[in-house]
Amino acid sequence: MASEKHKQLAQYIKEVHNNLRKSAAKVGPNNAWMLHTKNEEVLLTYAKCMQELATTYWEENSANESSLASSRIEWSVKLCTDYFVNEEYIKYRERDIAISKKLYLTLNFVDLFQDPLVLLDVGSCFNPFRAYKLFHVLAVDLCPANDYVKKCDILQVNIGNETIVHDNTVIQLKEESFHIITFCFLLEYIPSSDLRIKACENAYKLLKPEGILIINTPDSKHVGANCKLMKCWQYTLACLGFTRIKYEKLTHMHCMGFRKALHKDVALRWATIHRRADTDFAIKIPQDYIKREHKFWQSADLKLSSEDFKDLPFYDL
Ligand SMILES: C[S@@+](CC[C@H](N)C(=O)[O-])C[C@H]1O[C@@H](n2cnc3c(N)ncnc32)[C@H](O)[C@@H]1O
Repeated sequence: MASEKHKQLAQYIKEVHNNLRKSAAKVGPNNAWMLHTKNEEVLLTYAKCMQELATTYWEENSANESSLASSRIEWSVKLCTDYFVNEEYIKYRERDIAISKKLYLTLNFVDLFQDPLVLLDVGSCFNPFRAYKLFHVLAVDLCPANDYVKKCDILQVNIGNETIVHDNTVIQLKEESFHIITFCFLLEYIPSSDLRIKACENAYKLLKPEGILIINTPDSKHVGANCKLMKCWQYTLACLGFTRIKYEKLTHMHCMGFRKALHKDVALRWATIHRRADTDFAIKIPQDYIKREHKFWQSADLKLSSEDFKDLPFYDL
């Protein structure tokens, strides 16, 4: 049973998400985003609420298998351990090489996996990966909740030949310099599919070849409920040059690992083969369909219910 304080924090988070979506519907996603990123008071209150919610209330329930507290972070750490430390990447590399041969692609790569693994945590809020010695973490957020996190908007950041941080603000990020990029509960915050795609495009530029992008997104429904949307995510990421290496639906979220293929065409080949008539180039979330007519909204297996996201701070349908 949630306490009053827990409910208040969750309510504030929901309101910020809701207001941003309303603003995007009114003035367009790009304008809404610009206005939102300038609203420092709201961003700071959000950061404090989110930190308290995640570190106090979600942690309290971390013994529960289905809790949000540690599962999103632990899932990511396990994936990185399997992929880098237990060298699962080798089997994906071999697969990429085999497909490249079929496509007559020339590959140019060097083995870049050495300790420490450099992890960019985007939308980090309070730096939940700091506890893990496996990583050298650069934690960034629109509005950091503490000094372990640098200020940066992944949608507007410069990408160049070196990383420049000044006064706890990221001025530029170095291209192809990260082994891992995490989007933990990030994409659904961003108010449109195009902007979410832009965040993924920037992740592609920042990752080393064979690096991984980890995406967690909340959803309390059963695995099939939003599977058409998730197929579109996979297709869209494949068009950008990523191949999916792991997918799991946990009780309250989808967890996904994508690998930056050795050549964009390798991932694109998957997208071309697996595209179906209802597969869109889009990264949409159920909230995008509220009060709108659309084929997804009308389809029997994608109906939204007010029970979606019930136990999450994103429950605002
Ligand atoms: C729901 S919180 C998730 C916090 C943390 N990753 C976790 O899993 O507990 C989403 C965070 O993403 C940040 N964020 C949203 N859009 C962003 C962007 N374009 N660039 C950087 N951070 C962003 C927000 O400020 C917020 O702190």
